[in-house]
Amino acid sequence: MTTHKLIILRHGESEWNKESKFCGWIDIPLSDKGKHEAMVAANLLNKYNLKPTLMYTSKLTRSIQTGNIILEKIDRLWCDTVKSWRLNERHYGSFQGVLKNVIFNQYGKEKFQYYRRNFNAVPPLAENDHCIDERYNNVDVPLYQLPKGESLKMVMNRLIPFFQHEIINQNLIHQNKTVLIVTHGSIVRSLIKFLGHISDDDISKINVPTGVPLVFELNDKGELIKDYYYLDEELAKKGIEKVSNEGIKASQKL
Ligand SMILES: O=C(O)[C@@H](CO)OP(=O)(O)O
Repeated sequence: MTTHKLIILRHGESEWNKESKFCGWIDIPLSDKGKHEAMVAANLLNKYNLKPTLMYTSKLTRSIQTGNIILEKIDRLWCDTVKSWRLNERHYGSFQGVLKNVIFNQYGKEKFQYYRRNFNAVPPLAENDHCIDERYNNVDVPLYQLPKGESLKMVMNRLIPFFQHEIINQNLIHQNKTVLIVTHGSIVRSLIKFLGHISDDDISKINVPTGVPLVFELNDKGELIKDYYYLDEELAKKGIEKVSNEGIKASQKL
């Protein structure tokens, strides 16, 4: 039986990760540190001889930039690429653009964590659709069906059928492509939950660092044959801690 390696990556640090603002579907570019993280990720792919032949990104600049930096650095700019809104970050509704510590202070620690990490928590919906622009004109759903605020459960509903059918079955397994997915924190958490059969409660404890590649080894049925792993566990550990503390430390200093 063949082992299919799927490489998944959260984009490098964005300008709003740096400022600790909720970002969601707002199109914010990488910070300088984020660009550097993408280079480090590329070096890790080289080190472990991982050679993507197909890259997926979201429709958002921070994921596309990260992917392009990686492909250039590993001399594979020729790689086929697909951009899909289904790989966009969770839509954070009216929290988008607001500092995390402002929401923390408004709702308190428990509710803040609930909104960030509970599987079913839907943030207050966005009142306008200012992050929807022409990039979404020809997507596979009418514009009015695009989200205005999502729980992780809603993210999985728009993501998993596409992931399973197109990425796993068609490309990774039937065409035996080496797939790199460059996407966002909530998408990586959704894929960890789906592939690892993680419960709704347990997924709330999982955070994903920026810019550290994860590898999932799957069999011909698309099942995990061992636990997923980060290509640099130490780096991942530091990044995970940073993400889990976002909004909290700054608020406690206020
Ligand atoms: O702002 C966001 O869109 C996400 C990811 O950066 O934040 P969080 O980790 O709080 O879900």
